[in-house]
Amino acid sequence: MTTRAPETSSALPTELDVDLAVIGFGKGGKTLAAALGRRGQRVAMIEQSDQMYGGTCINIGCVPTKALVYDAETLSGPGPGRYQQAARRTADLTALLRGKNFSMLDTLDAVTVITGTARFTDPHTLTVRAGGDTLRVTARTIVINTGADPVLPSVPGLRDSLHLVTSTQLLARPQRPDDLVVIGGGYVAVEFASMHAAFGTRVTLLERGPRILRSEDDDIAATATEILTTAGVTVHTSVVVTDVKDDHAASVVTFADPAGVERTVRADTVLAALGRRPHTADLGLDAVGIQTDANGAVIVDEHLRTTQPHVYAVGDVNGGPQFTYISLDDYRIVLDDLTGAGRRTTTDRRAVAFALFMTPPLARVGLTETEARATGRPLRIATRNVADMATVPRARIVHDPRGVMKAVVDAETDQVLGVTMLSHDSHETINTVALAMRHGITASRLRDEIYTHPSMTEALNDLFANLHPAEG
Ligand SMILES: Cc1cc2nc3c(=O)[nH]c(=O)nc-3n(C[C@H](O)[C@H](O)[C@H](O)COP(=O)(O)OP(=O)(O)OC[C@H]3O[C@@H](n4cnc5c(N)ncnc54)[C@H](O)[C@@H]3O)c2cc1C
Ligand SMILES: NC(=O)c1ccc[n+]([C@@H]2O[C@H](COP(=O)([O-])OP(=O)(O)OC[C@H]3O[C@@H](n4cnc5c(N)ncnc54)[C@H](O)[C@@H]3O)[C@@H](O)[C@H]2O)c1
Repeated sequence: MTTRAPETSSALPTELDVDLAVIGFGKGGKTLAAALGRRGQRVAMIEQSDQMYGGTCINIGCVPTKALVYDAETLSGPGPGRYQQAARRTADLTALLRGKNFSMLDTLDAVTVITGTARFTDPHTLTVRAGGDTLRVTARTIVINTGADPVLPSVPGLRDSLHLVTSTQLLARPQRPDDLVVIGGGYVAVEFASMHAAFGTRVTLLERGPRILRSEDDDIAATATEILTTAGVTVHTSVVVTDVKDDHAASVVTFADPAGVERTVRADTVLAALGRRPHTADLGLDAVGIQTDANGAVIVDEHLRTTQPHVYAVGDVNGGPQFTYISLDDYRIVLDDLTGAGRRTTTDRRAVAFALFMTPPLARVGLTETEARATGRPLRIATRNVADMATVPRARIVHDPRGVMKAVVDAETDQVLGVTMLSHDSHETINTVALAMRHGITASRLRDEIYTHPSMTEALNDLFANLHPAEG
C-alpha cells in the first residue's frame, strides 16, 4: 500500500514500473485494479482529482442525482430549505463513498493510487503530472478509463454566460435555482428538470428535436412530457436556441419556436445537458498509435483492446453506452482477456436495460415499437396506462398511478422483443423482464408467472395478457 500524490512527492521516486496502469478511477478500471491487486499484481491507479476517487458515478453522476431525486420525492417542507437539506445529505453521501472507494484500492499492498493527470509518452509509458511534479509510470498493460465530458454547443453567448452550468457544477451548489433553463431533452435534462421542479424551481426545458427522449416511441415521450408539464416544467420541443445574454443576476435565453418565432426565457441558471463526449483529447493517444473516432472515442475491438493490443479502453471513453453498469461489464471482459479464456466480448450483451430517473422513472429493455416494426416481423403489442391496471394496486398505494407500460412481442415465436415502463419502481421491475429476455422466457410465461402482491412486477400479468396484433 503506497499512495503517491506527485504534488507532495518530492521525496518519493520519480519512476514506477507496474503490471497494470489504469488511467481514471471509473467503475471498470477501479474494479479491475482491485481484482488484479488482490491477486498480487503491481497496479497503479492514476486519478487526476482527489475529489473524483470512485469516478463520475459516485461523485458527480448516478449517486448524487438519484439521492436528490429521492429527497425531492420524499422530504417535506418549503422547496429552498428542502433542497439545502438534500444537497448537504448528498455531499455527505458522496464524501463517504469517495473515501470508501479510495480505501478499497489504497489498502491493497500491490496497488498504488497516484493523484495526477496521465498522458502517454510511448505505448508502455505514462507521464503523470500534478503541479510541478512528474512521475513516469511504465506498465505491461494499460487501461484507459477516463470517462466523458459535457458537450457545450457554440450558441452565441452560451459559453461565456456566468449563469451557464454543467450537471457537475449544478450538483456542487448548495442552493437550488429559482428559475432554471435546461437545454437538452435526454437523460440529464429530464432528470434535472423533474427533480428541480419537485423542489419548487421554475423549470423551462428546450429540446431541439421534435420530442424529448428521442430514443423512445412518440406515445411514451408524450406521456413523459405530460408528467413533466403537470409537475410544473415548461417543455418546448423543435426549438433552436440562438442566443444567451447575461442581464445582471439572470440570463436571457433566446430561441426560435417551431413556427420560427423568436422567444425568450429568463433564468438565474442555464443547464447545458447536451450529451457527453469521450475524454481523450489530452491523453497523447495519436502519437502512440491509439486511434480514436470522429467523436473522440477510443476505437476498440470486442475484447476492448485498442489499436495497441496491450492497451484497453473501458467505460464511456470507448464510445459504448454511457452507463455505470456497462463500464462494470467492460471490466469483466478485460479481466477475462487478461486472466481467463478471453471468450467474453461486447457481442455477448443482450437485453441490457436502462432507467431514467424522472418521477416516476422510465425504464426500457429491448426494442421500442418503432424499432420492432422496422424489423418487418409480425408483432403483438400491449399498451396499458398504469391508472387502468386495476390488478396493480401498488401504484395507488404509493400515490403514483401515473404512466404507461408497453410490451412488443414477436407474434410467431412469442419472444419478447421489448418492454418500456414509465411507472413507479420501473427501474427495478425492468430487471425481471431483462432477465427473462436474456434467458428466452416467452411472453406467455411472463403473463402466467406468480409475482408478489402488491408489487409493480405483477403488472407483467396484466401487460402480457393484453397483447393484440399490431395494426398498420
Ligand atoms: C449527472 C449524471 C447522472 C448519471 N446517472 C447515471 C445513472 O443513474 N445510472 C448509470 O448507470 N449511469 C449514470 N450516468 C452515467 C455514468 O455516470 C457513467 O456512464 C459512468 O460513471 C462512466 O464511468 P467510466 O468508467 O467511464 O469512468 P468515470 O467514472 O467517468 O471516471 C473517469 C475518471 O477519469 C479521470 N481522468 C480523466 N482524464 C484523466 C487523466 N488524464 N489522468 C487521470 N485521470 C483522469 C476523471 O477525473 C474521472 O474520475 C450519469 C452521468 C451523469 C453525468
Ligand atoms: N439514469 C441514467 O442512467 C443516466 C442519467 C444521466 C446521464 N446518463 C448518461 O449520460 C449520457 C449523457 O446524458 P445527456 O442528457 O447529456 O445526453 P443525451 O444524449 O441523453 O441527450 C442530449 C439531448 O440534447 C439534445 N440536444 C443536443 N443539442 C441540442 C441543442 N443545441 N439544443 C437543444 N437540444 C439539444 C438532443 O436532442 C438530446 O435530446 C446519457 O446518454 C446517459 O448514457 C445516464
